[in-house]
Amino acid sequence: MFTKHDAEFKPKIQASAIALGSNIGDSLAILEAATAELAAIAGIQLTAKSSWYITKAVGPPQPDYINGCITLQVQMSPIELLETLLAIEQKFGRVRQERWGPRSLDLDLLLYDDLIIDTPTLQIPHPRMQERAFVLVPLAEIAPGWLEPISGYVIRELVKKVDCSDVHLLKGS
Ligand SMILES: Nc1ncnc2c1ncn2[C@@H]1O[C@H](COP(=O)(O)OP(=O)(O)OP(=O)(O)O)[C@@H](O)[C@H]1O
Ligand SMILES: Nc1nc2c(c(=O)[nH]1)N=C(CO)CN2
Repeated sequence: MFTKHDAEFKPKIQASAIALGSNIGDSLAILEAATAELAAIAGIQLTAKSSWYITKAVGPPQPDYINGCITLQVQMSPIELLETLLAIEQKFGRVRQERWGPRSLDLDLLLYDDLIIDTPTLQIPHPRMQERAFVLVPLAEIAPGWLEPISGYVIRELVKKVDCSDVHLLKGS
């Protein structure tokens, strides 16, 4: 019998938040297509989509990113959701070169209801989301009241703690 805190736990419907990023290729088209692809998967419902933002790369020097966040209702386990995200990254030509290096598509599983999971292959909440303005700004746009279970702060509070000067709304997105 799985408990709620097992990565294989299959819930009825759980809320999840995903961060999207791209800085290689036609990033806007890739991000829109990846969002549509996710929304079309059985067991996944898109519940909100942020604007797109142009963001200065954090980490090794590389092109600016386009970032955004979406929220989903999912009927799959955290592990299945991660595998789904990794499969879509591959489909959009994600070649795993250097960590934090440039990529055509990055899909990060930020939150899964109030779950806290820490295994070698899956950490939820995403371990670096609290320090990332390129995640917190779009997430605050669509889920300001979501409680991040490790810090105990909601997203609208977390975004006030980081420097957002390198995150700019992509007009018309
Ligand atoms: N919450 C999560 N969301 C996405 N990937 C995760 C998560 N937890 C663990 N992983 C694992 O992290 C591995 C490395 O991911 P990736 O290479 O995309 O890191 P990155 O995006 O460059 O850096 P970061 O993890 O800081 O965003 C993935 O293969 C995946 O198995
Ligand atoms: N601005 C920005 N910087 C990054 C990003 C990203 O999505 N946006 N992703 C990274 C690896 O996950 C590393 N650095």
